[in-house]
Amino acid sequence: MTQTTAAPHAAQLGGPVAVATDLVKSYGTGDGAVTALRGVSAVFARGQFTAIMGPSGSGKSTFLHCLAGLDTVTSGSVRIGDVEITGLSRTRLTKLRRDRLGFVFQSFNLLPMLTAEENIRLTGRLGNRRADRRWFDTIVDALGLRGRLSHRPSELSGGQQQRVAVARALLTRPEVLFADEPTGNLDSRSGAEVLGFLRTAVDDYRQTVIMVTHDPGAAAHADRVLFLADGMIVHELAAPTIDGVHAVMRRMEG
Ligand SMILES: Nc1ncnc2c1ncn2[C@@H]1O[C@H](COP(=O)(O)OP(=O)(O)OP(=O)(O)O)[C@@H](O)[C@H]1O
Repeated sequence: MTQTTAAPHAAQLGGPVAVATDLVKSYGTGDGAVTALRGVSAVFARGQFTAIMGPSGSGKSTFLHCLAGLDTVTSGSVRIGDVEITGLSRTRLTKLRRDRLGFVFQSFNLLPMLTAEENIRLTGRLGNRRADRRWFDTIVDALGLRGRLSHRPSELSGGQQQRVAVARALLTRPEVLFADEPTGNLDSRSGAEVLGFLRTAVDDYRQTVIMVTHDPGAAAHADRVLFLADGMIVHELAAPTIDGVHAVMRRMEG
């Protein structure tokens, strides 16, 4: 793997919050088997924003899903904080995901019959926690959702719906926020607002974000970019710029 210099604020980063070691993931058996990850290792520090990029089919979503306990691994290990998640029972994994992880997907995954506020509070309520009112107010105001709380998803723009999804994911102050193409369904302005808020969540609230994206502009919001090709990490770029990301992708394609 080639590597550039450390990110500018690396000294302020915390210890590892997620660690993947030698991840291998195969789908199917025999002639039809596909190996999506071929020994992927990576460390994610607390308070760091990482983007994962690579060509279609390179294993980005599989990597994110294995890290987040949404998919099982064939071999290797994933640690979230001090918990090795690869051997956990389904029940304990569900509880860990609910209590300690946040998720934002390309399709906003809001419940259509609930208002924005009810959608944001959903995870807390399912977990039987009382959401911290001040934290709720902080994220609602930072995301510009104050005037939209009583609206249902069908009454919100795509960008507003994704901001509701981000607020919902952050309400439990997750150890890691996983985002899979969070701007894939948004116009560039709405996408930039969501990415700007993810950046704020990292800088101001010390959240940890791991995001899969196809978009060099989105990746440039991150502290570093991991590039996957054919199920392996082939490059890491710190303090990415749009031009820098394009240059790596061109080299990978060439
Ligand atoms: N459930 C599955 N069953 C079989 N093969 C799968 C499954 N999920 C993914 N794969 C295969 O694993 C490989 C990696 O897929 P993955 O979706 O992780 O790639 P990706 O980089 O996220 O792609 P894209 O950018 O197109 O979303 C591909 O060859 C894909 O066809």
